[in-house]
Amino acid sequence: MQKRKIAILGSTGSIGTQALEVIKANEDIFEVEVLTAQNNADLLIEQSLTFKPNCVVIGNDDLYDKVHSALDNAGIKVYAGAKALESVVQMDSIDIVLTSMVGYAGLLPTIKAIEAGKHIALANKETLVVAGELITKLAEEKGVNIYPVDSEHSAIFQCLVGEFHNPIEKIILTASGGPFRGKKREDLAKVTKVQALKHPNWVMGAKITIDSASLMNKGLEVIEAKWLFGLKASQIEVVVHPQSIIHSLVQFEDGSMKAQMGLPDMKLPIQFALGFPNRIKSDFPRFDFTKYPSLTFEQPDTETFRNLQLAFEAMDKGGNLPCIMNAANEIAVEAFLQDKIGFLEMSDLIEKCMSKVDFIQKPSIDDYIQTDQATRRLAQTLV
Ligand SMILES: NC(=O)C1=CN([C@@H]2O[C@H](COP(=O)(O)OP(=O)(O)OC[C@H]3O[C@@H](n4cnc5c(N)ncnc54)[C@H](OP(=O)(O)O)[C@@H]3O)[C@@H](O)[C@H]2O)C=CC1
Ligand SMILES: CC(=O)[C@@H](O)[C@H](O)COP(=O)(O)O
Ligand SMILES: [Mn+2]
Repeated sequence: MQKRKIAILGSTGSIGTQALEVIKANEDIFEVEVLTAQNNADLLIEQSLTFKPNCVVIGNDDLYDKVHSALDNAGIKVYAGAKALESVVQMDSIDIVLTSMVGYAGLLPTIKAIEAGKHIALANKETLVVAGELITKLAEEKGVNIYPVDSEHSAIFQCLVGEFHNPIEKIILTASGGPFRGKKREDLAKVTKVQALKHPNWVMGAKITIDSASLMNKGLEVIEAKWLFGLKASQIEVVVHPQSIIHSLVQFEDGSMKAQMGLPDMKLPIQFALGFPNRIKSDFPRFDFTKYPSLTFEQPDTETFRNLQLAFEAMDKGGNLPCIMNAANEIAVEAFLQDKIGFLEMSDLIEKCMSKVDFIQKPSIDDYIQTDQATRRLAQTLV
């Protein structure tokens, strides 16, 4: 069987490095064709010398010379800058593009990859939040599959295998509740980034970890689910499940519910997306019921954690509002991580941007780009 040739966008991050572990353990099935990073030149060089991709991209142009001089002798082509990312994803030799970079930066390379007919293993949820309608339409036109990597969406996808002809009544996305579950607004006023960066169950990049603490991650995932599975808002529920063992559930029209469960470990959803439709034998740690005598569930507190409510509003109104929300959130998270604003001020900033940036009901790709830029400009004045 021919090996699947993978392009990993964001290979130096949490998802990217775990994807390389999966590939290393399955070298008879997968091959690395492209690796990319933004600033971490040292790790990109190390990964490239190990996995010998055809080419790499370093986003930060200033690091081109360093990466080029380290990889030239190994015969690995090196490119730099955001535009290079948009070109390399179109290479004939790529079978699947794993979008594991963080934030809005995922949008344009994903569009280019789909235009070139590449299947997508999608970790970068922001792409579907910003432009879900455009992306899913384009993928359909080009016959491209979008395999979810996000654990909840992978869970739903796994529940749907063999059921694609059966309508979904609703899905239930599970949320850990993050490190501040059970806290009230007065408790949250003074929480620090160090506290917010301690996720109870998952080790992830900084941005998604803050999103989990503020429940924005669940808001982004609600919108991501709408587009991946073609759902209405009324078909998407969120339940807090602090143990993160049940990764999400689907309820069908006969009332039956299917759930996918396992220990919190992203290697499984990454492997499932890259290997679909095959389940590849693994040595990932197995779940033991006796070690988890109670799996618990509760309602999310959207009065305290307003971001989840804001995301439902953005999804309901549609147009460029999710794009506005996403850009404002990226600026808010960055400002919180730089100690420029407090934890609760993140929602204030997002809400202000959502009410002030011009609404567009049917945005084009240029409208999304303009909306993202305009929102970032406004948000910067609020930090
Ligand atoms: N981590 C997880 O378990 C999960 C993550 N996701 C999603 O996957 C995506 C990646 O998350 P995660 O791996 O945690 O993030 P990380 O911050 O750990 O990694 C981000 C990666 O993207 C690169 N990058 C950063 N900025 C840019 C840019 N402007 N252009 C191109 N590349 C860039 C980074 O390069 P460099 O290292 O050089 O800075 C790094 O390789 C996010 O969208 C997240 O929501 C979804 C589910 C689970
Ligand atoms: C691993 C993963 O998919 C993350 O998105 C995770 O779900 C974050 O957990 P919570 O947002 O539920 O805290
Ligand atoms: Mn998730």
